[in-house]
Amino acid sequence: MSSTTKEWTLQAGEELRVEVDFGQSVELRLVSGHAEYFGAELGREAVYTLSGENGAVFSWEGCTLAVTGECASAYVAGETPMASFINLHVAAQQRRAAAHRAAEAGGAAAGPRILIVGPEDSGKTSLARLLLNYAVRQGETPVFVNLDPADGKVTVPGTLAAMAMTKPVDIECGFMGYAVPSSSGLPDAPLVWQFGHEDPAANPQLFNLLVDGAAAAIGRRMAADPWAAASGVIVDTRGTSDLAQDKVVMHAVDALGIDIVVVVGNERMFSVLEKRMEARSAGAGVSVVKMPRSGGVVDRTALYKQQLNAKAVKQYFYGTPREQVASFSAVVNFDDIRILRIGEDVVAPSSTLPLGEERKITDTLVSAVEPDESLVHSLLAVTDGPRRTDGDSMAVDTADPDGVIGIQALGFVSVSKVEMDRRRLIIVSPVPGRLQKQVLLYGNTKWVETAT
Ligand SMILES: Nc1ncnc2c1ncn2[C@@H]1O[C@H](COP(=O)(O)OP(=O)(O)OP(=O)(O)O)[C@@H](O)[C@H]1O
Repeated sequence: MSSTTKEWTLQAGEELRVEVDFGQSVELRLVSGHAEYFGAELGREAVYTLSGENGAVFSWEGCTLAVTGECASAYVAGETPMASFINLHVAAQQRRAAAHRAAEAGGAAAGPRILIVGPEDSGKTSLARLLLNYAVRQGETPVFVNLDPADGKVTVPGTLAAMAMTKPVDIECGFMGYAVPSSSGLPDAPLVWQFGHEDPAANPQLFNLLVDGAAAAIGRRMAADPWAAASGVIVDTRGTSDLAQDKVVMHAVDALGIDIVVVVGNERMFSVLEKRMEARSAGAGVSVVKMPRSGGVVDRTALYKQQLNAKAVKQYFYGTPREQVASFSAVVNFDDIRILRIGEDVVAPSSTLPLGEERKITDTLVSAVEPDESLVHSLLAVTDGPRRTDGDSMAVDTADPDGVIGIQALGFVSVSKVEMDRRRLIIVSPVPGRLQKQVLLYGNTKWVETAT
């Protein structure tokens, strides 16, 4: 089937907004001029393939683009919030320059630590991506922290991640470009924690503990690398509509030493947050700034987000069409592994508890999961947690004797089959080799592998 190619000319300060459905793919090529995709520069004549994606190619100076294939929508917009975004970047860059100078003079290198909040689909991730790309293009190595477990931005949904950015975010596969599982051990491989839910409100106590773990890991990296410390941190969060009730954002601000909170696209949320910051003595030094929501940001349906997550998990296991990853099927005996769950399976969100009632310790209770059919399609985090010695009982008591809370996920496996009669699991793993006496962390997120 022949695909049509259309050329688009962008004037300085314009962007081409494209929506490409799942199952469709569109090729994007920069013919002349300069252009960027969420801050990552397009190479001249390089071909970028987009599928199941909404985004914008922006040009500061004007350019010509060739688009081949079927877009669900494509249009040029002249009104963008890029001037506000670049001002924020310039302010952050000035802070970085000062921090580098301080580090050279033997002082502490404290770069900007920015946390981005806002309603769902307000453009938080896009802004984080843009700021990170601009920083990287100027030679910085900021740390990106993903505190939005709703999507599989970095590995799979249900996780939190921290990664040192040493190259721009990949135009075709986003942050996932850093997460090739077999590259674990490389300096820019992300640190990932299994949270196991898509909403922090499902277990805020555990979420906050994981944020503490991420903060400690970042602190270690920054202590060892003053350049990274001066480059700072950019944190993306889960979309929220009610910051006044939120139990995790303020914790993250404190734990990660945030000094700039950016509220995207919501005046009310901005004013609530400003008041909350003013009310805390520890809030001294935290500035709250607001950024407009871009007119290009797309409101995505729940179904669309499900498809996006399915695409992300598939990419985790099999890579992208450009960079394929081999995944392996393996047999694992029940007795050779230990699957642990942190927190109760079904936990009502705090907001549904009677007024004044606090969540209970069960939120951080560690229990063994006895494999059964319900494990099919589960995404289990492989950890290097303590291995089971022969004769161990599967029973685990409640006080986290194995120290699995806050343990990093080395990678993920997907359960494709449970054979109860043979007491074994069939799993798909992006890393070859046997799982031997290893602790796996259970998560509520499921992935059904499909042919497409
Ligand atoms: N200027 C733009 N033009 C076209 N699409 C855009 C633009 N900015 C963002 N988008 C798209 O809009 C969608 C929502 O943006 P984004 O993911 O940044 O929002 P978010 O607030 O992080 O969402 P969530 O709350 O779900 O995490 C994404 O598909 C993104 O690629």
